[in-house]
Order: sequence, then structure tokens, then C-alpha cells
Amino acid sequence: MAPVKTRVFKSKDEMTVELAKYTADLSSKFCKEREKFTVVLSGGDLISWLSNLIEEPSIEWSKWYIFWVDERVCAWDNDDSNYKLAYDRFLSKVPIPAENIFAIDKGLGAEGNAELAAERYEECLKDKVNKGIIRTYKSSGFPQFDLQLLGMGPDGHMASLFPGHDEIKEKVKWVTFINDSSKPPSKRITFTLPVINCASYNVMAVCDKEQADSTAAALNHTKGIPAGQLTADVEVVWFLDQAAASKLPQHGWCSVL
Ligand SMILES: O=C(O)[C@H](O)[C@@H](O)[C@H](O)[C@H](O)COP(=O)(O)O
Repeated sequence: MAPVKTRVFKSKDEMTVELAKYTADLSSKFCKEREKFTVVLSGGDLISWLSNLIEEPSIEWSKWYIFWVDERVCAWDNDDSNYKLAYDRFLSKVPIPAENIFAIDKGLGAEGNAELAAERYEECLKDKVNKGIIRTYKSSGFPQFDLQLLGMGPDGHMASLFPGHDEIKEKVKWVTFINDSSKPPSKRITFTLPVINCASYNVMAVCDKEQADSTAAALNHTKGIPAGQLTADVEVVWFLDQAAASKLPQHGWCSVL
């Protein structure tokens, strides 16, 4: 089980600066080791916290490969789409080759077919494993991404694994689906917990006081919330502002202000 670290920052801006440095360092590491850097995005506020990354001069963007930990089952041009969110605020501002960006199947998304969209995305991931773009985690055969950038909801959900729903129990599939998400819109596809936890490096970025209770519950492993089950192969780092960290014990956490 990888160590779970917390880094607490005085402000969102400081957190964003350090998140960019952390990501750039891992980009350098993996691009040096394997000429590729597989990055998994989520939706929500996280994308706006990548703004400093766009200016990072050291990044070899042509070696990046982009995937989504979860996605709403809708058209790419729908304001609910995580692909659209990432494209408008991040991907359109950095020179990652279009052929290195793997979004939900366009047609199935537009059709709203969550079950088939999940199956198709899993096929897409398996194809990238076969092509040597995505590594696999030891003997499990699960895909192992280099870095996953996650967010958490006030109810403690991560990706589209929600409290009180069965998707988090899925242990075989790589990608599953939900048609009654607790957070609108209701139809989504999502990585399963085994895939999320096979990542080499997992970042959970959480800000604001509304998230303080779920942050404390996740890190203290109370309430059995999905984000409390986050681990990784090498390291998990919670990037928190002081407001989100305000209910953590003041001792015992590796934190940087
Ligand atoms: O598709 C989604 O809705 C996101 O992937 C979701 O899992 C997000 O990471 C959390 O809900 C946090 O969202 P906020 O940053 O908007 O609170």
C-alpha cells in the first residue's frame, strides 16, 4: 500500500503552483524513462487548477497521452462534458497531439448509451495497452497510468464512484457505468476502483470548506466514503487548501504551508 501524503497550502493559488511543479516533475521522470507520460484527468474544479501547468517550460507535451477517469455520457460539445471542459481550459492551450487524447466514444456519448460507452472505452484502453502506450500493473493485467489527477465531491465521491452505489464494488471490469449518478448529470462512465488504485501516482486535489468534512472522513477512513479507498502503486498525495484541511488533526500529517 502506497504512502498517503497531504500537502496543505494557504491558498488555491499556492496549491495550483505546486500541483503544476509536481506534475511537471513526474512528466520529466516518465518521459525520460519511457518517452511517454500517461495522464488521467477528472472533471470539476481540477481542470481550472491546471492553469500553471500550461506555462511550465520543461514539459514535453508531445509525449503526453490523455485519458479520463470518468466522463458524462453526452456529446463532446455539451457543457456537461469533461472532455469539453478539459479541451476549452487546458488541452486547447498545450500542444498535445490530438491522436494522443482518448475521450469517450463520440457517437455513444451523444446517444447517451452509458453501458456501451463504458465497454467501448475499456476496449480503447486495452488497445493502448496492446500498443505499449499504457503499462499494466504487475500480474493483475489492470492498466497502470503514470499520473491520475482526481477531485472529490462533498459526499466523498471520486471519479463517478458514489457513496451508496454499487459501482465501487466492481473488481473485474476496467470501466463501468452509472445511470443514476448522485451528482448530475445522471449518466456517466467511470474507471473502477482497481484501475484507479493501480496508478503509479494519484493526486487528489481538494479545496474549500465545504469539503472539510469529507476530506477528514476520507483521510481518517471513517464513513466508508469512496475517496477514503484511494491508494496507488507508488504514492498518493492530497493537495489541499487550508479550508479543505481545516478538520484534519493538526499533527501527524505531512503538510506544507
Ligand atoms: O465528472 C465529475 O463530476 C468529476 O470527475 C467528479 O468526480 C469531480 O472530480 C468531483 O465531483 C469534484 O468536482 P468539483 O471539483 O466540481 O467539486
